[in-house]
Amino acid sequence: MQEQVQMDVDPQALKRRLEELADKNYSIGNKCFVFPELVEADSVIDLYLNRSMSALASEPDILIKGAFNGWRWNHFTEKLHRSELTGDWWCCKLYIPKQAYRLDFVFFNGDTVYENNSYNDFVLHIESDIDEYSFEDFLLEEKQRELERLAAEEAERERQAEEERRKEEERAAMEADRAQSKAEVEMMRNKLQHVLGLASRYADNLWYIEPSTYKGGDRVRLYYNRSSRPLNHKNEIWLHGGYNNWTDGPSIVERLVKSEEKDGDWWYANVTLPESALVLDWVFADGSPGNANKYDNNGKRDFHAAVSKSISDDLFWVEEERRIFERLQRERKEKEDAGRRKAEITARMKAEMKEKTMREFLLSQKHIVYTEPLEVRAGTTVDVLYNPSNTVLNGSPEVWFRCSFNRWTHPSGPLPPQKMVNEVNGSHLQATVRVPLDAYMMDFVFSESEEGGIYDNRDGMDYHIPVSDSTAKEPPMHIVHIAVEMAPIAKVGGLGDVVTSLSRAIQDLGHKVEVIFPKYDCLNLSNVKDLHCRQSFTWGGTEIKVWFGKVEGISVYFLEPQNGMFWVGCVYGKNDESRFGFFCHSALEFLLQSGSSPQQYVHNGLPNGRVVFTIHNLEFGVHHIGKAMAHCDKATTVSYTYSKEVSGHGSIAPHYFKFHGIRNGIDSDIWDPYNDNFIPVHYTSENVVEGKSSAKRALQEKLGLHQTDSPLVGIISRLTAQKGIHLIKHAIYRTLERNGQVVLLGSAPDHRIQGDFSNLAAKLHGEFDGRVKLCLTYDEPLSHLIYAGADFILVPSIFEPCGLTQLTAMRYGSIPIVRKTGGLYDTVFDVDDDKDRAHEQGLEPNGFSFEGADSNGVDYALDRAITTWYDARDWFDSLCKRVMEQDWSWNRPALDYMELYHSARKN
Ligand SMILES: Nc1ncnc2c1ncn2[C@@H]1O[C@H](COP(=O)(O)OP(=O)(O)O[C@H]2O[C@H](CO)[C@@H](O)[C@H](O)[C@H]2O)[C@@H](O)[C@H]1O
Repeated sequence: MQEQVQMDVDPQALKRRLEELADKNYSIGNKCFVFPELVEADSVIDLYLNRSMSALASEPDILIKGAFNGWRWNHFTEKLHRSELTGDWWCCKLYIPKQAYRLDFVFFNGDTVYENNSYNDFVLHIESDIDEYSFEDFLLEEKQRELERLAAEEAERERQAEEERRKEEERAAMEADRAQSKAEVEMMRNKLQHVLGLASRYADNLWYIEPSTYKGGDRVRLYYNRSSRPLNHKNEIWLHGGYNNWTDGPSIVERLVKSEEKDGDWWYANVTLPESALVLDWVFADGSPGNANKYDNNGKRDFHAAVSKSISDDLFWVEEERRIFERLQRERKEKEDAGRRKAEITARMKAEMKEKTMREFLLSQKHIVYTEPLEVRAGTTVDVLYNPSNTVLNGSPEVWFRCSFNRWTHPSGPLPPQKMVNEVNGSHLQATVRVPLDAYMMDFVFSESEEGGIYDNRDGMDYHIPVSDSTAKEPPMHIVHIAVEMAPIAKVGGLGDVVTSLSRAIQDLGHKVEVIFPKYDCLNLSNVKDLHCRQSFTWGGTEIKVWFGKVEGISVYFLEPQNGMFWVGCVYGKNDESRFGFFCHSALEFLLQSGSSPQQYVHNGLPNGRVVFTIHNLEFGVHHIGKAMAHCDKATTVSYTYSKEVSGHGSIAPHYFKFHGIRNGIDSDIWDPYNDNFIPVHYTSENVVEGKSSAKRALQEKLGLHQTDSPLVGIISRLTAQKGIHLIKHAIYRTLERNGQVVLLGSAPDHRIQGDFSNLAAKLHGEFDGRVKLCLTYDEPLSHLIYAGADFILVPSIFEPCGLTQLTAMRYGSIPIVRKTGGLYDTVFDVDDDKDRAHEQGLEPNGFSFEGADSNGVDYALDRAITTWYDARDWFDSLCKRVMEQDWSWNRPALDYMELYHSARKN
């Protein structure tokens, strides 16, 4: 060892060795060599090229161009210099990084002449802990680090911009506070001027102060002559006082005592004058505040005593302004802090709900397939456990597991099929998979043999399990909704809610979502941000202007045909079939012209788009629905049960194979009792009883109902035959019979129905005054207060594709009472009858429901609901808490939509 070190540092010895090496290589025809000969990672080497042996023999400049690990990493170019060795040897030093296992290089003259080892390039093996496979991981990690670095930089930029914004806001707020304190002082000054005009230092034979000169901060004695005043015969005399024209309200309260020394009917109290008092204000009374009946308020003018100032007038007002400014600042800070705390709590609750729902999602297929561990992380190994007995592979002697990643797009391709083995101590079949670091999704299907044969591919959807901590991100999908209702700019019913909230949910998952919408003249434009006209195109014999704006954070393109098609003052009701037919075509035309690609337009040369068509209600637009069903790639409707109910319909049956039911969700930001400005007390499931009872009181007060603690049934609905009008009417009477209260909010597009309800309202308001209120309008704020203030929300629909009101009810801790149809059946589980069905969904029962579309049916559910309210209030309260904790947002259905979009793309 000793010898070696000495040799290394001895320049002569080193030179000799290099000369030997050069000779050796020259003699065997090697154009280049390195020193040391054994190249180790994380070391520096010398690399030599014999110029005259190379293709660069006559070149003045020699450069090396190289990279590591098969030209994959750390590309470099270096200049060589002529070495001191004998012969035409050129040399440079190179650092070999730690993660290198091979060096690839060529030489060139800095321009186009190359020495590339006869097109094979030069390759040098490096002694290293890294091999081809671990290098893949390293690259991914490096990419991840790079992404993290970029993300951190971006976050820092955002933080700084945010900081700037915050400072700017702070400055503006401070300015506003300053202006306000100035204005307040000005106002006080004026008012005080007036009061000072009234003030004196005594009033003959009525009141005076001892000592006769006093200033702010002094303790003085105030005398009052009771005789001949309104309090003449009263035994108690009190002073209710304040200062500077009652600035802080009645802040001084003293009981007067009778003076033994003074002649006459003199009473007195000792009073400390506030430091900043310019004038003392008071009245006399026969009791303390709240207990007084009789006052002497000096003929409504109050009493005012001028106080000498201890400081100059100007200084006093400067001080006063500072005091007000500080108070405003303090109040603003407190409000901001409270807002921040609240936002944090809201975000935490939202994240917890999402996580819980994700777990449930992963567990929901447990009877068929699940993973161990349940949550799959990139770079780990997981077991996939499969129970074929519930699938098409039931009874198959072998099951083969076929897996890939990132929706079958992972660069390493699908893994080789793996024969599944019996799980140790369990009933499932098992396969083990290593999940790469850059996987964000695990995809698999099962087959009966290695070659394939029968597949279980989940009805063409395949199995997909999200992977966390991936170094790669799912590429965003571009989704365009073509819709004719959108909350809050043009909402008629639930369709409007869904267009907005589904778009927001999918956008939150990282995808690009846009809406194409008619530019109605009745749009609520105050909810459109940055609206501007972008372009126009001609179609269908008219110019169509394209406007762009943001609605609830979603990009919306508004189409405005200049033939006035949407200038009819309403969303529906005027020639709808032809207006909306025109709209659909012009929307597709717009997509075509702007470079996107819906499938109907495939023949026009844009084959990439896929069309998913959603039926929100088969009652409307049947003529177009048939055509849409035929042309779309996938079709959906808004609940599983409704999809079954309409399966036999003429426009659906032929296309049933591509028809799916995905239930709607509600937007948990828009409907949030913890952040709702239309209700008096904000609440979560933790204080649901308190929150709801104050909302109930506010609702009763607003609608003129008795402020009694009675069961309150709410109904919020478009009034159409679909919604079970006769059942609604029956339920109103039944609830009143049982001493409950009823609030109905609804309006009817049909004038006869609207008229009918107006008559009913007049009759009920007369007969059951203070116990029932029918509000026959559309009123969004009132709907919030009803969701919060009602005990029950009744939805007795004859059919219901999904229904949102029962979901919103639960978000506000109200108990749904529904008819078992469509989406109502899928989301409400009767506390008595549906325990098992609820448990299969991983839920607890959450409401009351009934089957028949007659009064007996309604009574069956309504009676049990009201009885529970009267007889088991604690249990009822716990039910309110329970329904609030269920997740009826888009968390789950948004994932189902994404699955569907992906499967449409595979077509
Ligand atoms: N007078 C009033 N004032 C204020 N707000 C009122 C109101 N009347 C109704 N609303 C609101 O309108 C919405 C109604 O939505 P629903 O989904 O329950 O029924 P709708 O039949 O309109 O929707 C159709 O489309 C949706 C969306 O797919 C399906 O859920 C449903 O089954 C289908 O019939 C709720 O947000 C409700 O609060």
